[in-house]
Amino acid sequence: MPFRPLALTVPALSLFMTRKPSPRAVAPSTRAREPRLSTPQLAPESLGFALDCAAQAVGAVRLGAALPAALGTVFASLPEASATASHGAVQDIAYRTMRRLGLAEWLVAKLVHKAPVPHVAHLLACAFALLIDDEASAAYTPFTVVDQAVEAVGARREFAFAKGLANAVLRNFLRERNALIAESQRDEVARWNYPRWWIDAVRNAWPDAWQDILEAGNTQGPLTLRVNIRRSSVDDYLQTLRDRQIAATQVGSQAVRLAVPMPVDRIPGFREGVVSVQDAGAQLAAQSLAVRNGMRVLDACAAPGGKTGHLLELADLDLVALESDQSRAQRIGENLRRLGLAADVRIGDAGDPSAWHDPAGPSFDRILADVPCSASGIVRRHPDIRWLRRAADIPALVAEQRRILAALWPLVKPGGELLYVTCSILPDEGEMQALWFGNNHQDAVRLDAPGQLLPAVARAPADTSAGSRAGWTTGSNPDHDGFFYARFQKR
Ligand SMILES: C[S@@+](CC[C@H](N)C(=O)[O-])C[C@H]1O[C@@H](n2cnc3c(N)ncnc32)[C@H](O)[C@@H]1O
Repeated sequence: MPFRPLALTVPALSLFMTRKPSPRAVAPSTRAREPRLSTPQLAPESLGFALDCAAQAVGAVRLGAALPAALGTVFASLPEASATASHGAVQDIAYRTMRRLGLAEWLVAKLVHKAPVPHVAHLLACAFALLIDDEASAAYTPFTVVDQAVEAVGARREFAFAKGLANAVLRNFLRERNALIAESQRDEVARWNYPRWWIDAVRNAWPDAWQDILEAGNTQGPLTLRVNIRRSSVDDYLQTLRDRQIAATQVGSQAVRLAVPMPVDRIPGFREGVVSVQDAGAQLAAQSLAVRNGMRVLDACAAPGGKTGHLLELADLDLVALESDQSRAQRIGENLRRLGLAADVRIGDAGDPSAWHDPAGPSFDRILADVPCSASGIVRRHPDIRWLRRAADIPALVAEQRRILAALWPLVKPGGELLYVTCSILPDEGEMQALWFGNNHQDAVRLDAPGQLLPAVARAPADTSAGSRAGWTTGSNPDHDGFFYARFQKR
């Protein structure tokens, strides 16, 4: 049967339509408010229940919340037993939907004549995210997804009348799947599952590799551990894993990638501080600083303390861990306690040292400036970031990074070093910042550093005549998230 836009066959649709359709504008306005929802009549262990919860989280992201916080709110609203029963499935669907949201929303706009109310649109998007996978890799059979999504729509009394619509839309998709997917590929947002500005920014920055980079951001990053060399060696830890039939590979001097991800509480030695979870690219930060016993070190943007812990594993340091966000700062202490390590944790603004640093006191041998950034390098682990960021955020972040760098540099001892780090793949936050810093600080000598790491096969742009090539060493490695590293020594 040929595909037809649904409105031709389901006239009752207009009952719950709120606005004009547009294939590119199906996401509800971020200023819109989700109306209070009734309680759904669904079993907590059912796929329908998980779809409903995931749809709430997706809706919150579309209103500007980070996905982990949105999921936290959804789980907190459930009875404990329901939260436990549905936890894994809800997380899986919500994260999967973030990685497929461009296409899923394109399908909602294409197949529903007028944009549905937000919760129903998000439920359909979550169902499409599950249906898009080809059957071999799909988590559920198409029949189950359609059945349960329809149940979920009908389970809240205010949307019950839309059950027929949901059923028809999802079945239309299954009938016309190949043609619809083929058509969607002409729309870049649906094709790549990123906002248009993001696609343009990556294409402009990496004209030879942008597709690989976008593709890599739609995969799940590997689960990589950092072996605490105070407690074990990589070889001994790999043996521990082999003894427990856990397949793993060494992917860095202290980095071990598990073949199959597992919850942290099941990772051997995690609770005892023998290993931490940390991307292999992120592990290069502490290693690049070449710390030695007795050094005074500032970790200037420290929470949750991943790199703080690594620095302290490598040497006995007098370490100040600074963080502007009080609640995030608590996580530094939690992480260090697990590792059996300690730092002087301070709350403050790295851009205003007068509030937390005594100018008459000792300055620092090493400063790690792991500054706030777009996080465009870690989208495979945080797939919601792309839908939360706006193009206008980038210049604001660039200005903030410069403010922090300029304020920290006077705290570096002569002969000491500062490492600038972002988890970004955008040159404005990477090499352009390093060039700006070098040009504006005559007492700064640029040293070797990993430069721009990309989570996919890539080359540096052909023309880097804007400045020194030092540090412009583009690495590419599926074991790395996207990072930028530049290291400066004070004369
Ligand atoms: C990229 S994260 C740091 C990750 C951390 N280094 C790690 O490895 O676990 C950046 C951190 O900087 C904090 N931050 C943002 N602006 C800051 C500022 N002006 N001063 C100090 N910390 C800041 C953020 O709250 C965030 O926790």
